[in-house]
Amino acid sequence: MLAELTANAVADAVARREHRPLAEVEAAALARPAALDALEALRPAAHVKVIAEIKRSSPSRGSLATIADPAALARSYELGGASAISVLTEGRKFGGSLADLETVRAAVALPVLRKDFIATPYQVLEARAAGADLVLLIVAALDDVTLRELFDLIVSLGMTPLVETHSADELDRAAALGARLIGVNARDLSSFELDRDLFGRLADRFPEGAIRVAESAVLSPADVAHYRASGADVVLVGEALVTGDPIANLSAFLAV
Ligand SMILES: O=C(O)c1ccccc1NCC(=O)[C@H](O)[C@H](O)COP(=O)(O)O
Repeated sequence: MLAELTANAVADAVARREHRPLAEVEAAALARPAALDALEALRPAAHVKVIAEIKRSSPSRGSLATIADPAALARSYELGGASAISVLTEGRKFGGSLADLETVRAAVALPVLRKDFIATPYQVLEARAAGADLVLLIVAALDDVTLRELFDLIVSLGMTPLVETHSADELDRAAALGARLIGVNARDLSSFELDRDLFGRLADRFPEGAIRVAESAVLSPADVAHYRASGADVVLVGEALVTGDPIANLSAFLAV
């Protein structure tokens, strides 16, 4: 599934490139105001921080929420105390788009993450051109050479890579990159199985000074407390926020 999602995302980017050549996207990326400092926004604190996600649907859960006005949802997230906003820009399975990202960028003052299946420099340039401050890199989807190339490009454009892992080996590959923002996704992106204890089993393996992000499977304050007790600085939450009251849920999560 992960390989298919990535291949489709790359194919869609190749199709966009037909209409918007790389040089044009690069010029738009370089013309953007500087990216916001996501490492500062997500710096470990006395309380857990939340990256709140704009997510309409997913392969594992199907349709979750219509989200006709992503800007309004993003403003609710900002009001509710989120530290950053994740925008799923994949269109086929998640119902997202780069237009969503641009809309959210214009609506809030928080760092914005492009959450997609990124495997080419063109997609990274698109992210910056749309106003992203962070870009997701999924270690399981990339070989080491591509991972290094994309990581360095993201950093050179002033953005922050969020490097996502799902095993000890992937965490070591993230550490070898020099990643300072590392996620452990509880969701196996091939089988969709959820393992909330994976973060705790890997917590000791994070490199010194890295910000630790627990991704997926937060449905209640108890889930946030579980991740926090296991060492998470940040939780990334989608489903619970798009299907419930975002402000009330955020405030309950931040009170943990
Ligand atoms: O959510 C899925 O079904 C999914 C399937 C395959 C690849 C990625 C997928 N989701 C991306 C994410 O990692 C989550 O959207 C994110 O961590 C939030 O998860 P949740 O709070 O459980 O919605």
